[in-house]
Amino acid sequence: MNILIMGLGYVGVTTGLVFAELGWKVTGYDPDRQKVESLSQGALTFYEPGLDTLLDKHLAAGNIRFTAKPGIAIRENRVIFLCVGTPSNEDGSANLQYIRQAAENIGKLMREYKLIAVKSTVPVETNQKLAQWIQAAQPSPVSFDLVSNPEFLREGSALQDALHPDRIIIGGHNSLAIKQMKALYAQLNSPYFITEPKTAELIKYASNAFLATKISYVNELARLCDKIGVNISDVTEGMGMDRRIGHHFLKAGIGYGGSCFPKDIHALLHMASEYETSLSILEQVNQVNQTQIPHFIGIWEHKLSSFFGKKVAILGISFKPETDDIREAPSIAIMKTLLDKEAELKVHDPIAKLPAGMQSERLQQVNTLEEAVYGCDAVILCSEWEQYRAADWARLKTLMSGCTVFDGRNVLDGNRMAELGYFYHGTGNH
Ligand SMILES: NC(=O)c1ccc[n+]([C@@H]2O[C@H](COP(=O)([O-])OP(=O)(O)OC[C@H]3O[C@@H](n4cnc5c(N)ncnc54)[C@H](O)[C@@H]3O)[C@@H](O)[C@H]2O)c1
Ligand SMILES: O=c1ccn([C@@H]2O[C@H](COP(=O)(O)OP(=O)(O)O[C@H]3O[C@H](CO)[C@@H](O)[C@H](O)[C@H]3O)[C@@H](O)[C@H]2O)c(=O)[nH]1
Repeated sequence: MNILIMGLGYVGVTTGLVFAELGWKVTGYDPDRQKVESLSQGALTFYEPGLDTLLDKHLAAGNIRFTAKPGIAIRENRVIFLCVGTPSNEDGSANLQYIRQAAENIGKLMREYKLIAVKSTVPVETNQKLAQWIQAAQPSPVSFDLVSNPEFLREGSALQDALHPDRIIIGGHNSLAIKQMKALYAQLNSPYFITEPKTAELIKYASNAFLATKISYVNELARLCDKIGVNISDVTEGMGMDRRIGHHFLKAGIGYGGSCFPKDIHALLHMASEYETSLSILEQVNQVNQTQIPHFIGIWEHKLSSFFGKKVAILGISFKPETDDIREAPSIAIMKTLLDKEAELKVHDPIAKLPAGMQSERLQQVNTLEEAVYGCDAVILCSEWEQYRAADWARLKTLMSGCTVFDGRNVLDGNRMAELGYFYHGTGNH
């Protein structure tokens, strides 16, 4: 079966390369010509470990190609994966304009049967709407099947996650279409959960919301830990030893960011209100996350007396390590607030770049960790890149003017930092 991937972002490119690796012929379509040109020349348009090698390999073998022309791409491929973005509308609901455009393109241009799988994260009942949009765009009726096949990969480990998924969720009504979907993934040896489309759609939101709930729970608990003088990392280590709880997603910090958790939680809350019900726990999860940064800025400001005129090094711009993605990154909100408070910022990230519009005389991105900390009064660590964990903090101290380190991800060893003479503050470790 030939596969068309519509939407060449983090999910689309990873999915396309994984299917090429599994032996299928893949075409990637995106209306963004620059992306298509770059990918066709073997250059990824974002950073994601391991994908560059696979891109070179499958371009050279002719297993994958990229195009900005939907017509031939839709006609030549029997299976279509929708991987377009579903960003937030102003009211928090999911914006389905790209999904709709893709559906209308498919309807307009298909000439024979298609199996269409939705990987984008979409609200319940979107599969139904998609079917209507496709049918309405068809010049004459042609049959197709639609399945929901949500994606669970994480940025920074996208390739490994997509090659070894914990589960493959397929929501569909037609058993033949489900059989074809299973055939596409057969080599992965992952368990399937087959269900109806709206259940599959909800599983995706419910999973992200549950993970975010764990994080906000721990972050709120960390505030209590600060007050009573115990270390949140010790608390979560002890909690996680209970196999019913586990250690995952219990890291306290400055809050969750990225292109998924914030938008998907807003979309799920909006969905609940549309169905005239409420998800009160999730409202609190969102509330805790939104107050994390003001909460910490208040503490840091108190420790430094004021940010006015202070030189601060910001380490890690991306919303998490091993990605260049800065969508909803806590670092951005932190930088904006500190600029309002008239601090002077030097920013470092191993890969991610500050948006051009944000650079100014008081906010500059530098190339090395040494340049970032040179002459600074304080360091704020916003994402836990290994480079920061492994840095020679004894040497860095000799470059700083002050000796304060705010560790927003609890990655440095507080005792060791204190031995080195730092005034060290993690999150929830008093
Ligand atoms: N990023 C993740 O880690 C992740 C993981 C799981 C699920 N998801 C979900 O997958 C979807 C895609 O996320 P992403 O991060 O890859 O998005 P992205 O913004 O990186 O990429 C989306 C791509 O779709 C393209 N596009 C827009 N309209 C199109 C159209 N009509 N036809 C074809 N392509 C079109 C855009 O040009 C862009 O290249 C979202 O719904 C997201 O919630 C994302
Ligand atoms: O214990 C933890 C774990 C994560 N985070 C933060 O949570 C955010 C999200 O992290 P992560 O889930 O690792 O990254 P994403 O790439 O956003 O992946 C999430 O969102 C994707 C898009 O829907 C899903 O596919 C994934 O399963 C889901 O983990 C980041 O800001 C992390 O710093 C914490 O603060 N504490």
